[in-house]
Amino acid sequence: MENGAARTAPAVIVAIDGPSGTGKSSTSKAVAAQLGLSYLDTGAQYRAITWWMVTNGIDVDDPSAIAAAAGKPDIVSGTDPASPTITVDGVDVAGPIRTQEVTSRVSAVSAVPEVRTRITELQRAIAAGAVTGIVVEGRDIGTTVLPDADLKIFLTASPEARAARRSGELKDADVAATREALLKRDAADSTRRTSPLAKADDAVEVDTSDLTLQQVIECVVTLVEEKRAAK
Ligand SMILES: Nc1ncnc2c1ncn2[C@@H]1O[C@H](COP(=O)(O)OP(=O)(O)O)[C@@H](O)[C@H]1O
Ligand SMILES: Nc1ccn([C@H]2C[C@H](O)[C@@H](COP(=O)(O)OP(=O)(O)O)O2)c(=O)n1
Repeated sequence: MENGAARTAPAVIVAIDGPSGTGKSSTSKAVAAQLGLSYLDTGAQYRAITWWMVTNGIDVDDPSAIAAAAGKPDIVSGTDPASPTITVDGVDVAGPIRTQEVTSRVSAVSAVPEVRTRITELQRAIAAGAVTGIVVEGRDIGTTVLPDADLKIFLTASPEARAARRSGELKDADVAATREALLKRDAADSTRRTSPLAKADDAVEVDTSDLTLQQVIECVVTLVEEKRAAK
């Protein structure tokens, strides 16, 4: 160390993948906040481009129409874990991207290769600009977006646990219907040709079915700290 300057921790890149309801967003936000890292919700980006397609009357069952429009919307993500934001062409879409209308169409839109190329470029640019490091959560972060991440986590949980968590968020939601919708989206996301939902070979798998959110956060914080210490 020169001139007694304080040693700054090297930037650390953390990839957290897994299916819906396994705890990716809650865990990633808390870990990033605790460790002073940025946070990126890549599902919100795919939801945002889906919202734009629906709002602009693009037929989401027509991959060529989606591909032709994929470059049009300007999607901007705010990466402060205390208050993540998402805008499309300057409009705050944090609420509209969570509607059932968007949720039911996001797998079709995000399967289109032109959409993935566009969003993957955005994700890599955001990660490269994160000064202290970043926690990026999604489906293909460890396998495709950031294959050189310092730490890769793959969260899993039983369909029952995931459906119960999701129904708890949606007022009056039917657990059985929520479970079926989750499994349908998992199947679509896992079987698409371009960068499907998958565990990277070098990812640490954590089954969260019987863990509290706090236990999952502690587990991931410990793993990140170990990686940071070894850098
Ligand atoms: N280990 C856990 N135990 C119980 N509930 C959890 C756990 N992890 C997350 N949750 C809750 O489950 C819901 C879905 O979590 P979320 O982080 O949004 O999952 P994902 O991003 O993987 O879809 C949230 O309401 C969250 O508070
Ligand atoms: N890296 C990613 C992240 C999300 N997606 C797609 C597939 C997912 O079903 C949707 C929505 O993701 P999101 O993480 O918001 O979904 P949940 O919050 O888990 O319900 O986006 C993707 O294809 N690749």
